[in-house]
Amino acid sequence: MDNGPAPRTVAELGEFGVIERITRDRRASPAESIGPGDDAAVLAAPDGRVVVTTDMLVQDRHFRLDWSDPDDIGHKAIAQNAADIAAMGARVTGFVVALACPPDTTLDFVDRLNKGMSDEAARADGAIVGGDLVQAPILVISITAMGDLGDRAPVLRSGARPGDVVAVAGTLGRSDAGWAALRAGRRDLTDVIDAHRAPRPPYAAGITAADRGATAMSDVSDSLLADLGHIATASGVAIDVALSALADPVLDAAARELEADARQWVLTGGEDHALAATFPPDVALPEGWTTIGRVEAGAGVTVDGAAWSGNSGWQSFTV
Ligand SMILES: Nc1ncnc2c1ncn2[C@@H]1O[C@H](COP(=O)(O)OP(=O)(O)OP(=O)(O)O)[C@@H](O)[C@H]1O
Ligand SMILES: Cc1ncc(C[n+]2csc(CCOP(=O)(O)O)c2C)c(N)n1
Ligand SMILES: [Mg+2]
Ligand SMILES: [Mg+2]
Ligand SMILES: [Mg+2]
Repeated sequence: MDNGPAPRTVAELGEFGVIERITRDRRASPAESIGPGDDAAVLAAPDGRVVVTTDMLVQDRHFRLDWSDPDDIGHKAIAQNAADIAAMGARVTGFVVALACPPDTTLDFVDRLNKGMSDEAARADGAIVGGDLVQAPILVISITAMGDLGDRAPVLRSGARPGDVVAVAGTLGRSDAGWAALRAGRRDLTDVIDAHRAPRPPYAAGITAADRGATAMSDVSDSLLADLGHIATASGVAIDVALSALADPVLDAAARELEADARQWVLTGGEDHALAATFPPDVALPEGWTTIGRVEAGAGVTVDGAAWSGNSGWQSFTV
């Protein structure tokens, strides 16, 4: 019997067909868990507490289809959520993925988006256990991540104390540099463009930081200055950052090409999802962490002892 041409778009295959296609490989969920397919998922919460966070990506606000491949968008959507779990000192247990897309979205696009999400979920050691699929005029990906602290205390933004060391794990400023390269049409600057399209946060560093006694932690989503600012405010302390500790030859090379200021990227660029944390002064930093500053008495964030002039990072409602 001839069933006609194979469906090509989300509208042609239909909601339940697409869900079946997305979840086909996801039946195997972690032990004691129920994954996609029922009214809700069930996740084990081994220590009785659940860490939970949500972040969304909106087309033309967080990504552009002419700048990012579908798998990049998937990576980024999962990464920005898993980074918030890591920033609490927790490990990811599961994700639920709510996807809104236009009816003419191709199945190839959905497959590749799904592959990017699955690959990054695997990097974060978590499973995609459910979601939602609806029609919308543009793409919106809203993800909720759940995590487990084991026997650790959560690392809050409020625990930094004067005398603590400030350190980061992961790269800073490369995503902003990549965004600048894309706006300038400089597709050859692949190091920074790749970092913008698909950040790879250092999830394990969040857990090692917690185990080593980190006093406060955050991922860097808006900018180093803005996110350290949140730690400073929540902790009632001042933070001073040493610019010399933030040098990155990849950024310097991109800055030469784009006639830009690498310092601006590193201090005020968002979307790298590096981890920034404070540690007591007598602690040996875990592998992957680099000292970039110090916690002091007072308020606010300074760079080499002075206020940073100019903008301090992304704000959703100003542009
Ligand atoms: N609409 C909302 N309702 C309730 N709480 C919210 C809402 N939006 C944000 N929050 C809470 O406010 C806090 C700060 O949110 P924010 O989104 O800035 O954090 P983030 O996810 O670490 O940063 P980013 O969104 O840049 O990745 C979080 O605890 C978040 O759960
Ligand atoms: C098309 C396009 N325009 C602008 C940007 C830059 N950008 C978007 S969100 C964000 C920080 C986190 O914000 P939020 O708090 O909304 O997650 C930044 C720096 C981009 N990536 N793509
Ligand atoms: Mg958020
Ligand atoms: Mg976030
Ligand atoms: Mg965060």
